[in-house]
Amino acid sequence: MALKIYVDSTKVKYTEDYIEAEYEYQTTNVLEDDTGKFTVRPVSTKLLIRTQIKVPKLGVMLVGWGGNNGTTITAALIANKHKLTWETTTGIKKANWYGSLLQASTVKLGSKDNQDVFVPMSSMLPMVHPNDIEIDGWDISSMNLADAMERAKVLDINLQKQLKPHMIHMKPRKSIYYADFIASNQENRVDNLIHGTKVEQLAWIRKDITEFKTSRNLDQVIILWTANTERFSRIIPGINDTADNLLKAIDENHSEISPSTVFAVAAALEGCTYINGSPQNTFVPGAIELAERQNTFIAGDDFKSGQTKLKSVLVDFLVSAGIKPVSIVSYNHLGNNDGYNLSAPQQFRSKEISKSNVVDDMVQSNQILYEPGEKPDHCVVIKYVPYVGDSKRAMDEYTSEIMLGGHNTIVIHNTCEDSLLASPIILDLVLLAELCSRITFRHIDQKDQEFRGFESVLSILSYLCKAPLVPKDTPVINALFRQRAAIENILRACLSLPPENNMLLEYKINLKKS
Ligand SMILES: NC(=O)c1ccc[n+]([C@@H]2O[C@H](COP(=O)([O-])OP(=O)(O)OC[C@H]3O[C@@H](n4cnc5c(N)ncnc54)[C@H](O)[C@@H]3O)[C@@H](O)[C@H]2O)c1
Ligand SMILES: O=P([O-])([O-])O[C@@H]1[C@@H](O)[C@H](O)[C@@H](O)[C@H](O)[C@@H]1O
Repeated sequence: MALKIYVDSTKVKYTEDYIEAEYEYQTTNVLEDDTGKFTVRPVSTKLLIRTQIKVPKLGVMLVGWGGNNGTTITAALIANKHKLTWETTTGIKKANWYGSLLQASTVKLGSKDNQDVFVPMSSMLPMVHPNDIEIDGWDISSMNLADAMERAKVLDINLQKQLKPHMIHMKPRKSIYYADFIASNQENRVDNLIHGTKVEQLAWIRKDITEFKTSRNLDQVIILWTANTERFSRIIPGINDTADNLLKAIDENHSEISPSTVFAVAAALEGCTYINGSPQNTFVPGAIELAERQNTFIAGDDFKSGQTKLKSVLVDFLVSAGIKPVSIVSYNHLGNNDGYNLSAPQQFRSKEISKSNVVDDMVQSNQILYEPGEKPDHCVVIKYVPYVGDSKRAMDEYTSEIMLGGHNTIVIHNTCEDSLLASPIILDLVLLAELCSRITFRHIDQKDQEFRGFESVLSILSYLCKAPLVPKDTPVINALFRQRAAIENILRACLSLPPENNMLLEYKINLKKS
């Protein structure tokens, strides 16, 4: 694969197979004494970071393939691959990947002639190209993808007409359905089921994965849940608390094991990365332990697409400006099938939990504004209004305290197609997760040490998730630009480039004079 960026440094070595970067990772440890005085110790860890250059032939399997997100990401892959254009009342539109961090955002590489040089984020390291992704999936509804795209009512009709011949032959594989995990209003979609016990269903799904892998000659398969939001599973000692108990509970057909957890188990046993795009606690402790034991990646939860994404910017801005948000009221209504499912209390509760913790890290970061344990009031409401379809309306009111008893109230109204926000996020999740599988690390001076990959729980994907899953004892970061900086700076580290510090000192002091 031709590299788009070459680093001219003794710290970076290019071999036929790898980019090897020497990197000094600098952090600070803090001690606080009884008087509240801080002692800060800089810590430096010298790493060798190895990125495999050859990208795999990648397959993606979506659970919930026939849903709004499933059909829209499939349509977007085809439309971009075939460079489709279509006529609308406002002119000709061209396929694009707007909304994708990797495909449509840039990072600053450096400067040239006193100008910043920006490059696509996707060009930093060798990455799978979206055109090369093979797609497949499961759905409890047997509708082919062309008809399901029409049912979703997301894309312009002139685009749908061109996509139809490509999608009509795509038929979701049979899936598993345990009625009490999703809303009962979903029942009339159900006509495409794998019958039998949980252990038989698990074996069936594993067979689907291997069949997809071998029939398309794939090197790697990533599985992503974009099916309906499930209710939370109860964590029951002896059932889903450890990997062995979870496998045993599946053997015993235990009723508290959700469909999404069965898929996560199948993925781990097949050596596949599994990503959860919905809010439910698919990753019960046993599922996390199993992924760790199998050395596979997991990531989630819940795509961070609209209202929550904005919240994770706005509250960060307010708190870091020294302004104190005291009340956040977030209401949204939508009329797609996701909204219909979320109109049931238990499924709404999963979403409410996922959407509610998103400001915690920002609030906790400022002990001038907030007492220990103090939080803003935070209310999340979702209503189902069929007429608006996929076009989600979100209304937010942020009330903050400003100086000397003043108040600052910001009100936002956002209208946006839900699935057009989520689909580029699906692409980013998959492509970043794949990239992570080719990056390994070791201490520079321990030559006999093996290279190790990222932890099983891929917290680098937090930017794309409302309720980031992180490894044990890891801080959860929700602030969007901290999350983005983590991705950007890790990509830079793989090329032995320092973190982007935005100091621009070269323009602020005149070193030539001194
Ligand atoms: N669109 C967004 O912006 C966004 C953001 C965050 C999270 N999400 C989550 O993504 C998920 C999908 O959203 P959507 O709009 O595509 O919903 P959707 O209802 O249109 O699609 C879900 C699909 O999953 C299928 N399904 C349900 N249970 C299944 C199972 N056990 N196995 C296989 N298929 C199953 C349904 O038949 C349906 O086709 C939802 O959980 C939603 O909350 C969406
Ligand atoms: O990303 P975001 O806009 O905060 O959250 C969205 C919710 O507000 C919406 O009701 C739901 O249907 C979507 O699946 C998504 O979770």
